Amino acid sequence: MAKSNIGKLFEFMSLMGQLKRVKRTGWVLKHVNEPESVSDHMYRMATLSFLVDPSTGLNKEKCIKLSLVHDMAESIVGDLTPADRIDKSEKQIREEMAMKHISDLVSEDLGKELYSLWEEYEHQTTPEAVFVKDLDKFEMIFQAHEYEQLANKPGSLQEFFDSTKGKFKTPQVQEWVKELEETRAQYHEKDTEGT
Ligand SMILES: Nc1nc2c(ncn2[C@H]2C[C@H](O)[C@@H](COP(=O)(O)O)O2)c(=O)[nH]1
Ligand SMILES: [Mn+2]
Repeated sequence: MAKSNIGKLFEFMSLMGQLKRVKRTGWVLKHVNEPESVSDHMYRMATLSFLVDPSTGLNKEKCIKLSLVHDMAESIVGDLTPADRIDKSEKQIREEMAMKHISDLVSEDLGKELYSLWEEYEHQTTPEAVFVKDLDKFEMIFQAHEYEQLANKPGSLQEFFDSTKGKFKTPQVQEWVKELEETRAQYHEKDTEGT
């Protein structure tokens, strides 16, 4: 018997709940205390989207939607990291299948919207997608800085800064990165003075 609509909607709602339980693997691998979830990460990206500079002409609402959809497939696939050594095409196939499943759980129109938002981000086909990919990396290094402070281990998450160095494409986020690196350096200096 075909799944009832309410059964499919509840499966969608449960998968969105799963995002609250999928821990971000990058932090788990570094033994961070109480690592954030995928939904924590996407939530902050969505709030950072409100800060988009209006002079860029970027569609803020689109950036918020892209932030909230870009890792939605991880509710099924999990959070794969560069360390997992799964090639990009395999990761893309797994996430594509997951997004097709998720899109099928909701109305045709909403399913098309969710899937096309995911494709837009995945293939970087709009300036909003490029900006949100910058937010993806920036949110990660900002979180790394916060974890270093919380654990009082300055520099312990340097690899997240190294792996994203030079990869930011939008001037607004490039400026944020520069300010964050200066703030982090001051924090290091204070720490070494205190030792
Ligand atoms: N240990 C590391 N993990 C990293 C690095 N760069 C990304 N990551 C992690 C962070 C997430 O858990 C995952 C991918 O995140 P997405 O938001 O792109 O799905 O990979 C790194 O340099 N070191
Ligand atoms: Mn992400």
